[in-house]
Amino acid sequence: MSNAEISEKKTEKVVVGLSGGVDSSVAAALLHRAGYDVTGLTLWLMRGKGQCCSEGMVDAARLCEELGIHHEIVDSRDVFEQNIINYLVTGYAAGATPLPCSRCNKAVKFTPMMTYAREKLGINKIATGHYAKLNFNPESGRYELRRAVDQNKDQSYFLYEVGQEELSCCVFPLGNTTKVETRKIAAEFGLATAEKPESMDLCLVEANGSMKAFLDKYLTPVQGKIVDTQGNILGEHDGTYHYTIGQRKGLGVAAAHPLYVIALDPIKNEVIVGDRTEAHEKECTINQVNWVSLAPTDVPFTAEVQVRYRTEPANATVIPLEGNRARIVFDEPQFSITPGQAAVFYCGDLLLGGGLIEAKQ
Ligand SMILES: Nc1ncnc2c1ncn2[C@@H]1O[C@H](COP(=O)(O)OP(=O)(O)OP(=O)(O)O)[C@@H](O)[C@H]1O
Repeated sequence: MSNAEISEKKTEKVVVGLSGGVDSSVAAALLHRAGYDVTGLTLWLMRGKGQCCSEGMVDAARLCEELGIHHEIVDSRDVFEQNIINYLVTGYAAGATPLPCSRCNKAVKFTPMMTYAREKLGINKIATGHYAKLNFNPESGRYELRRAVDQNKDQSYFLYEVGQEELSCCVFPLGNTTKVETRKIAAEFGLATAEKPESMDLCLVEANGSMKAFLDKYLTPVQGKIVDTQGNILGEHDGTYHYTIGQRKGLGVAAAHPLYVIALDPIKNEVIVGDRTEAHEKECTINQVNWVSLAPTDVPFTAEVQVRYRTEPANATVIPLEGNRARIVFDEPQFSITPGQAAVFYCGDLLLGGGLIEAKQ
């Protein structure tokens, strides 16, 4: 959303999701300066210390004081536990590497924020500091998501699960702003969050020290074998859920050439490793497909498909299947296609839709 667009919407009420970080602070400050009637809303997500815990709430409250706007805190710890903690723990235990952020956006942030804003505050607009662009396409009748101008900060991948109803209420004031500009704007506004360091990791990792430490609170690691595709035993692992597809470091296996995790078998309690070529797949299936800019279709189409947040999208054919599933056939084999991660389809910067990668049958 451009600043010109923001200023057209003066006097409208908007609820801004505030994490206590610089991005949502600037989103709120820009909307406030443009004349919006802004309410800050912080979801209390986790017990403990960190950005999504008490620290974030205090920083968000301070921002609201600085801007002179109303602030609400909603205790969402149970929602987070049910939708994210349980989801991660069961997914890792089953040999997947679940992606928490897109699920959190849908189930913990956007839908609950929209409902709270409407039902408790009588407000129909919500804004966040996500780096993504949003527009309505009158021809297709759909709300379209696009990659942010700042390609390095682009968070559209994590928004593919958000529904059309939620998107119809959303404003993303930072879609056309680079992170460098955001920090500059924060400094111009004199916000205390201007110098706040970038969170480098998942909130759960930040709060627990590491993903391993988080998972070890819920799962009991059972030692097992690291094997190659022929079943040769190469070493020992300390619990399949400590590993992910494509992982090379930390295997503790000496070999003539680099070895990568190519599969996890929690039933046999095995980590299967292979060389880099074996860590490539040409096809995968996905489920829980959510259509964003593209209306639901059963007709195959070509797209650029991104299989991890930080991987380059690759050309592929998406073949929709019954039951909200799809098969993706890549033009070239792709490295580390990982069950539990999202495959998100783009056409240029337009996010068409996406789904969750299933385990190989
Ligand atoms: N606990 C929360 N309560 C309300 N909104 C939140 C919360 N956490 C995140 N958000 C919203 O989601 C956006 C994206 O959050 P995320 O943590 O992915 O990114 P970020 O770049 O670290 O953002 P920020 O700098 O605002 O913390 C935030 O800018 C904010 O608007």
